[in-house]
Amino acid sequence: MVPSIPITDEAVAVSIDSPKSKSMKKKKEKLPNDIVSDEEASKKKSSKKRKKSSDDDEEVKNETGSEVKKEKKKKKSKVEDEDVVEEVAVKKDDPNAVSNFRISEPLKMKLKEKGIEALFPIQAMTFNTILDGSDLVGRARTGQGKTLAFVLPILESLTNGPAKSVRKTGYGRVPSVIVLLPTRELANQVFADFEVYGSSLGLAACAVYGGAPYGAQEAKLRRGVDVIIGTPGRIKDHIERKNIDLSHLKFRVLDEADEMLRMGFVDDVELILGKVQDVTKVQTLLFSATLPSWVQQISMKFLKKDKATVDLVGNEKMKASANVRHIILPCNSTARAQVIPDIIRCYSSGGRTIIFAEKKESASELAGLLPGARPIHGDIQQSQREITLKGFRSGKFMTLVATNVAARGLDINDVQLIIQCEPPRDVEAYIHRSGRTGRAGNTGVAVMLYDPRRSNISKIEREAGIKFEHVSAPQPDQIAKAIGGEAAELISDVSDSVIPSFKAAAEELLNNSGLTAVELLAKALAKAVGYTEVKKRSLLTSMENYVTLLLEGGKPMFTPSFAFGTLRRFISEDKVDGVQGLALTADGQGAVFDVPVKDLDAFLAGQKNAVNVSLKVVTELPSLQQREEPNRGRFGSRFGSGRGSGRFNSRGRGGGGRGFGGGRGGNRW
Ligand SMILES: Nc1ncnc2c1ncn2[C@@H]1O[C@H](COP(=O)(O)OP(=O)(O)OP(=O)(O)O)[C@@H](O)[C@H]1O
Repeated sequence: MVPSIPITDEAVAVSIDSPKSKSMKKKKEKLPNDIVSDEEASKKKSSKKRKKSSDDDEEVKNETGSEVKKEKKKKKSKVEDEDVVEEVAVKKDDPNAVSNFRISEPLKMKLKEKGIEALFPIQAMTFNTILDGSDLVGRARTGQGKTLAFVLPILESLTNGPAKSVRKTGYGRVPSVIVLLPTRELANQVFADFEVYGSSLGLAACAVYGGAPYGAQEAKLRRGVDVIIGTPGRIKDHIERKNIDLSHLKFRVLDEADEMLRMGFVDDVELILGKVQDVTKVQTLLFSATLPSWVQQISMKFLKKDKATVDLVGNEKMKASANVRHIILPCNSTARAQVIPDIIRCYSSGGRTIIFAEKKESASELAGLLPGARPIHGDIQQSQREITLKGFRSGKFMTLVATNVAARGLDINDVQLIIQCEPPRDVEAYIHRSGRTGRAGNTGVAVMLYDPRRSNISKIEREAGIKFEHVSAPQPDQIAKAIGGEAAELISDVSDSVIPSFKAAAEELLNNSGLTAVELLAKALAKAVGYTEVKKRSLLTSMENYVTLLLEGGKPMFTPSFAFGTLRRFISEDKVDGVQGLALTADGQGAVFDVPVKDLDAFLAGQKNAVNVSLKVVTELPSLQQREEPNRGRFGSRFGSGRGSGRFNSRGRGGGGRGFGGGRGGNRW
């Protein structure tokens, strides 16, 4: 069964300025959105409790023989029957049950086939408004079903609602719906929904996007389609080539509108929207998880004045998915490839992982370094991108390394873990990337790697309304705990038939190794899951064979240069040169940094030569000072991706340059 998504009252803002607003508000009252009521939850709980205590009783009786077993079976099936009755009652009572909406039979059947019995809040709260003809701005967090929120009422409107009488039909018909979205992958995904649900009503859809040949798209458009889904550039081309005629359009949909602007599609979007001559005959819908101010401007320009707004995020602090654990982990660029496999081991629960890199080259490079990972980005041919996504969806491989091409809207089953190699350039990107997990009521984990010296984490926290969990790179014990079970299972799965053949070798090993049987088995377990050694990592840069030290000087430490100066008083220059990732502590009293394990003794011994200086190994990273990022251009600050951003090297100078996060901008996707 599909889990429900509870939402709070404060999160819901519905404004309908249209003359119809009264009747709609009435309808809304019939559709309360808190899908699981307290009553329902407690019913379920007590049913579970009842079942459990009944089972417990049975366990005791079971010892007395088969009579009791029969009794148990009878009782158990009675309890199960009760559960079924209760469940049916619950479904009937659910105000968001599909049966409570003006959805025609074939569509209902299709939804049922897909396991959808009730609408999600954003769908329930917008369905009637759209079907009754309003323009609408819809906002809900990632993974909460915004796609069907426009697909379902549009399909109903075209076949049974207001748009039915004016819709063109037959061979060569011109489209009734145009959906604009930022990426080709998203176009394919939304197309798939229109195709699945639309075909049950006899409607045809077509996806058009760049990177794919024109011929097939043109042929389909010439035959006539009801719905066109595509990226702005290619849609504009088709309009100019007279392959698309918008004269009978009934719906314009902008999905992930803010990303379209960011990708430079703003002129194309405006041109396409502007092609509609009589806007009074067209309904315009705009959906997104984030609504930066320019999207609001577009909505003012292209949506009717009496548009409705359904905002399930509103002024709620939490803008990112609430079903996701948001974690940050300090790590520098050189350690990434070694740390990421362990992060996957510890946090992916065996599901799929998407890793986000800022640049195409780093996505390819990282995919090459990680076993079983594949890259996807804008420099990869469209046909290959489709093959890659298909393989990832079908479980052929479990790790995808992507640029933002995969950040928006992509809905892939069982993505348990998102890893961001560095903080993204803006908060919206963080929200959308982390939203590739924790979808449709499921949970997930988003781990963001960052360089404490360069990243302004508190800005993301503030603007996305989240509180990051701070963790350090997985350490040997944690890794062993995470995969020990998997290793044991692998060994247990080996047939007993191997024992006679390998017994002699095992005995010889036991006798000659000087290890106990348990110690040898521990080694075998590690090897079974691909580890021949598990190295400790430093806390600050996540580097192997490095250790993290805390320096305190008995007085405030205002700058990294000051910290380096203090170190130079008692440590030789060549050793200070080996210091990595120095960052000041949040209390301003000290600095932490990583040194090679081989130099540890020299550092600890050196402090004896300095008055009032203490140097110690830390096992937990203290809170660190955040660096403030200057505001960069139109979208505000670009976290950790900028030039000359105060990177401190062992000379204590702001260095800028390459390395973690690389340089600025360029062609990112
Ligand atoms: N009523 C429903 N019941 C069960 N599952 C649903 C329902 N509606 C949508 N889903 C499923 O929820 C998942 C997320 O939906 P969708 O991709 O539309 O989310 P979204 O809000 O557009 O997310 P994003 O902002 O990330 O694009 C999809 O797998 C979809 O099939």
